[in-house]
Amino acid sequence: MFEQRIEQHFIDSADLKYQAAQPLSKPISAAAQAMLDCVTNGGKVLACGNGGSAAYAQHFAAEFVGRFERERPELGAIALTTDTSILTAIANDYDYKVVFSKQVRALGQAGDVLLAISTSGDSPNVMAAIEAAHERDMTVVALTGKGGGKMNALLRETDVHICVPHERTARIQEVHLLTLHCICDCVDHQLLGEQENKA
Ligand SMILES: O=C(CO)[C@@H](O)[C@H](O)[C@H](O)[C@H](O)COP(=O)(O)O
Ligand SMILES: [Zn+2]
Repeated sequence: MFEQRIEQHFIDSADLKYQAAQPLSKPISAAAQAMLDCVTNGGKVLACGNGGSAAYAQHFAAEFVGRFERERPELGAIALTTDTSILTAIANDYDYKVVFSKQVRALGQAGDVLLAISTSGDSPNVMAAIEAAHERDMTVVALTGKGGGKMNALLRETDVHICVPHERTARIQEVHLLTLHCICDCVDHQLLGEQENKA
């Protein structure tokens, strides 16, 4: 019944991944290097986003703090999307726009990295988090799509912008997840060396 629609989703997702592999490999590599520099100097990654991107912030933090594919020392990462008391208090007492930026000001230190995830590049609370990260002398790794939206104007030369060349939210998110797994793999590879071939 739905088979044709479903097959089209698979084809469209695979097509975008083929097209984006070459242009995104450079910024993804730069993001991995920025995070390596951060964690090897005792820093941490603060991650934020809304909806599906909030889930990705948590997914990424789990792979840094826990593990990705191989055993390695724990790496510092905190998703700013998980503490409902903090989120509800800030949204209730101030504005939803500042739910992440206040946490960045509270927890962020020079040398830390902000992982800012927004498919549109326009979410006000993620934009405010980027401004707060700059105040704290943090590097920003931004994952966006749709041309990068308003975040283009906020990001600095020293930041890393990974902008998925597509307009559809679901497709962009699919590449964002692949991107996060690439970053984890590059970090593990740098820390642990070549993976042993398993028979
Ligand atoms: O996962 C999805 C849609 O696929 C949604 O939950 C989506 O993440 C939400 O609508 C977000 O609020 C969109 O925000 P953004 O990606 O534009 O920053
Ligand atoms: Zn989704």
